[in-house]
Amino acid sequence: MPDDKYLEIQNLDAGYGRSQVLFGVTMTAPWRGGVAILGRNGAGKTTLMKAIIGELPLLGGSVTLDGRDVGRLPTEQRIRAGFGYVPQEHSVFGRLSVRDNLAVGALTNRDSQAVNRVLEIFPKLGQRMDQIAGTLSGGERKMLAIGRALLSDPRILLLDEPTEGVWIGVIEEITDRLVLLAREIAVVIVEQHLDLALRVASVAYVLDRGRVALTGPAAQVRADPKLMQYLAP
Ligand SMILES: Nc1ncnc2c1ncn2[C@@H]1O[C@H](COP(=O)(O)OP(=O)(O)OP(=O)(O)O)[C@@H](O)[C@H]1O
Repeated sequence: MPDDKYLEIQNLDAGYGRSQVLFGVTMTAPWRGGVAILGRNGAGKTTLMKAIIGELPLLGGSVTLDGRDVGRLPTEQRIRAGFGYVPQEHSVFGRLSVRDNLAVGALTNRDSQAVNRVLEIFPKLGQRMDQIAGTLSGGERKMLAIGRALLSDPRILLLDEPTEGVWIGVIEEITDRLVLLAREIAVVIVEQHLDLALRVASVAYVLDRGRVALTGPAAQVRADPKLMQYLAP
């Protein structure tokens, strides 16, 4: 497996029942570094995340991680194979404290320092350990969601709009952490904020009506005159 194809998705078709949303999506993610998935609302970004992680069955094509075909495995087994996933919504237990959210996330991790490492990445969580997660700010909740996903020691982290509903000052903080994470592992990020996505990512894919309309190095995609046409509502 070449390092630049740690994750390899080929000709992926997916959708909901009879309504097909993704058509022949082909993309790769390297062993480390950021990959941005861009596109206007409804382009299919969340659907792609769900198909990669196994929340939606593939209608066609393949998902290969580290040379292993994982496209038909249940989600838990994909997590064990190396994926971490931060969905757009409902990614923390709202009635549990921060401490208990992290403890649940750490159940499968034998390393007793795993939670401490998350607290080093997001020190704010350390100051909120006894707070009920449902009462955290949007940004703190996202930090907790990312922290929980990191507790399974993923080699590749899928993030679906990690800054949605987050105050602008905290967006910077979360982005800084994602930039650092992308030096260690693969980070695939769905993001509406173009600048932020392209700060984390060195490669970008732009979806348009369920197909890859544009792809290439992030700087090249950003400079492409067609980009705005695919992002405009
Ligand atoms: N549970 C569902 N059942 C049927 N169709 C769905 C379902 N979820 C999404 N869709 C449809 O799939 C298409 C792609 O939606 P998706 O959520 O993947 O887009 P997106 O690019 O993530 O958009 P957004 O930025 O709004 O989250 C849309 O037409 C949407 O209506």
